[in-house]
Amino acid sequence: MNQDELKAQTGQESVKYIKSGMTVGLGTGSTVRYMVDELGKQVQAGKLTNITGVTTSRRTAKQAQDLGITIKDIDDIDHIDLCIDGADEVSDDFQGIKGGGGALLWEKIVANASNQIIWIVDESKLVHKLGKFPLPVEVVPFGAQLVFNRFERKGYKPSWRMDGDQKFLTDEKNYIIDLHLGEIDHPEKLADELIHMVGVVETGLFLNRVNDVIVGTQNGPKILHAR
Ligand SMILES: O=C(CO)[C@H](O)[C@H](O)COP(=O)(O)O
Repeated sequence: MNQDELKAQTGQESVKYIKSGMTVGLGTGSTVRYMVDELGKQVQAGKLTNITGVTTSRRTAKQAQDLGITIKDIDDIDHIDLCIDGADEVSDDFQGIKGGGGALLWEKIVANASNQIIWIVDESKLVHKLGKFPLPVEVVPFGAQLVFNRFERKGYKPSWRMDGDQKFLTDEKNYIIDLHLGEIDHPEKLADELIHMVGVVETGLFLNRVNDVIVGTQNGPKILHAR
């Protein structure tokens, strides 16, 4: 199976954890796309009823609505039963980097409101330590170059997330700076440092959050219980 087939496998498998009546956080990315497609099929077939989706990006909202899944604004719900999202890296101790698709801020807000979180990844995303994947940091545009320069001085090897020849804009119209750290020895310390820098809105470090990870492998989907 190629990587795309592994993504499809894990995305489809994750829908088994959705039960009728649930409010479900719908993540963002190519793996989640398969999950939302499968959820849409089951909703259309009447196998899953009374499903409400809360999405982590405008992209996912459009896909879900086109498939006939009811979508509510996060401010109109009081909790999310289950959030299913992708990840860019998952370490041995179940810490994660997310935001490769640029949706980290809404993803973290939706995750925060969720009773249970499942990440769906293909096996290439499992790492010993986080950091090979560039760490996305969402920053407000005003003074963003100053934040970038500060990252540079700290040796964090920043690069601007681009969309063609323009800076990439998130759903909140912010920029993303990717930090090429190599290996992150102390993710909690780093998350704390970054979030306290003026101009930083959110980081792609998702720490102590995920309950289960569904991994697409050549031998079929494997579930890893984190907490
Ligand atoms: O965090 C994300 C988007 O902001 C995605 O979940 C992450 O980038 C994984 O994406 P994919 O399933 O396409 O590999």
